[in-house]
Amino acid sequence: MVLEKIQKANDIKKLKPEELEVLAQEIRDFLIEKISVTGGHLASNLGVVELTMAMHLIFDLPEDKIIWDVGHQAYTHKLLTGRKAGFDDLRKYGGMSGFPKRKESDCDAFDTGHSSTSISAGLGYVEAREILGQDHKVISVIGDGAMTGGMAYEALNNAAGLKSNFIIVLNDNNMSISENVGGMSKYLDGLRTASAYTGLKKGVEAALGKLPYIGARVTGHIRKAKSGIKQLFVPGMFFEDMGITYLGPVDGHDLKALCRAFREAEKLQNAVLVHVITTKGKGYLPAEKYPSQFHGTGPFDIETGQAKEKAGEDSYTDVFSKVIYREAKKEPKLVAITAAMAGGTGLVPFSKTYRDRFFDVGIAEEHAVTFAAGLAAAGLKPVVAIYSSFLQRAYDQLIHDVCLQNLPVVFAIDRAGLVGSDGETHQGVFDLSFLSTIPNMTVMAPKNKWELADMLRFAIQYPGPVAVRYPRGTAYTGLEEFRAPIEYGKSEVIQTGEGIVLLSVGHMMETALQVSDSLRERGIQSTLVNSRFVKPVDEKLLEELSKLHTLYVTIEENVLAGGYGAQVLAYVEKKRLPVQVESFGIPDEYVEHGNIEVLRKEVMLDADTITERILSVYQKRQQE
Ligand SMILES: Cc1ncc(C[n+]2csc(CCOP(=O)(O)OP(=O)(O)O)c2C)c(N)n1
Ligand SMILES: CC(=O)[C@@H](O)[C@H](O)COP(=O)(O)O
Ligand SMILES: [Mg+2]
Repeated sequence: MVLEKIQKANDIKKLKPEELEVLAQEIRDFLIEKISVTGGHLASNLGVVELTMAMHLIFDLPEDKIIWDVGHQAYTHKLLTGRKAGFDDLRKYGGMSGFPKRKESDCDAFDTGHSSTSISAGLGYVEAREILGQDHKVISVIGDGAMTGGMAYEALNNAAGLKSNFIIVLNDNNMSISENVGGMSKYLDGLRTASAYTGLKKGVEAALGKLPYIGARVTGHIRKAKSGIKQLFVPGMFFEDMGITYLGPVDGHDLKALCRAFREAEKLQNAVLVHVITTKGKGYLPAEKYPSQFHGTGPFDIETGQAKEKAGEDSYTDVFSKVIYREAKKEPKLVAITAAMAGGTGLVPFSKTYRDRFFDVGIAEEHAVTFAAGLAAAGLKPVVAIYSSFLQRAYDQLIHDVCLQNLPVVFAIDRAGLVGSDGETHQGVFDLSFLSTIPNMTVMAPKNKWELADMLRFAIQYPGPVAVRYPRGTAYTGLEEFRAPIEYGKSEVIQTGEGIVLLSVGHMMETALQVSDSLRERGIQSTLVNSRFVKPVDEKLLEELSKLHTLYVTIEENVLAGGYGAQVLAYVEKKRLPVQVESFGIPDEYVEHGNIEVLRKEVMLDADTITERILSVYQKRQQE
């Protein structure tokens, strides 16, 4: 096997030319086989096999720096830098990350996971190289989807004046996770069409030129006409006019053409964009046919492409999807916004039925939030469906554009809490903290599937900014009988006891119930509260409970700093309530990839660890 010859970076350069084609095929076979077992980002990776090989042939790693945008497409890069064995444990706890990680390899120049950062980071490397008197190459690889993100333009604007080499590879497969959107996507379409036109034209001219007598005259006319058409299709004018050299389009599956383009690009003393056309899912028919489905996939059957894990009960996303769809029927002013995550957030059914009220703004979370503020200011009821970690991008927009004006925007925050295999960059564990600090913001978290539906309906009617946060995965169906109407700022008491109060936030109710059962087995009947609101905290209830309890235990899947527990503690201290507060949440560190249950144990947010710690604190307190 040719792939066996690749043990470390630059080994690819030792291969014979005829081995390279074999290598590309072996890489594809390897990725399909491994990802069919572990799951992962298949389609994007299949599309960049030749592109990655070409970069590894032309550039020297780790001296030269390749920065992958989002980083979900760096699997071939991992293979070519000696990490083949890591694919058995891809995205598992303690195993290889699905994204570039500097701590994993010196060939990973920059950690990524969130979109549209690669040009900024690359430019940082370029300027540092000049200041430090180094002479390596810097290559940022950005997808057409990632090119919808504002940061990419801020960086291009900045890179335009460069007087030294900086290579930006635009990997254009005409797809984001779902279909790409917007003006840049259309513009890139134009560039592709222009090149098709040029190719076609050459063929026609050659054929006409061979005609006896009239051939030369006809081709002359066509050439004149072409100059008119050229006004419409001058390749790369957007970039060229900015001062960034445009090279392309290049066939991203033609290794020789790619190598030629990179050799040209590295000669220039300015920023140069190499426009590479690839096919998402290349070489695996199901992925080519359904690139969105195979963008991020679970284990699947290679023969059929069918998922191995059967669709089970409703996820929280499914619940959101159904509620928003139904509410839109009743409320004509309801509009929905996604930042390139229609599938992941459950907005596809809405988008099909309520086309005029659906907006996919591209990977542009900052814009999505201010756009929603504008819609709300004009009298509509916007619902922004967004992943917790991606909302981090739009913090000033939340404060300055939504909350300062107290505008009625609903934030449906999906993937809140630990998300699992995507790891550090995607864990949604900051939202409770960053949202709770903003005046006018209301923050809710449902304990189960029915409460999510009730909270969403409550939020849609609410006249100010409101966030409902819920996790990835199957919605909890326990505690169906606890369905008292949502009252603003009021928590819900699930069971009463004395001594200890368990104050649970949202989906941590399942864990809190297990803790409560374990305490009961040890003779302690605790009170169990579903917080429902993280902002405002139910202060009245906290006061009341202090009469019969001495220990408040808060449980949340959010960082401890600034979260629900911190707010409960602040109130207890402010009012000098005679209770001790023990808070359970994510410690002050980044949580890596892996199975969610395993991760909970690692961060000591599992029922056993919580119970043991409560018992030790409580017994100590009783002895005092
Ligand atoms: C800030 C942010 N928002 C959303 C995402 C989710 N996301 C990951 S990849 C992707 C599409 C990227 O498309 P493109 O850059 O064209 O890469 P391709 O998968 O097509 O190769 C999206 C929306 C993200 N990673 N970061
Ligand atoms: C790379 C990226 O950001 C997305 O593809 C993300 O992995 C999607 O996560 P979900 O699988 O939770 O939708
Ligand atoms: Mg793309």
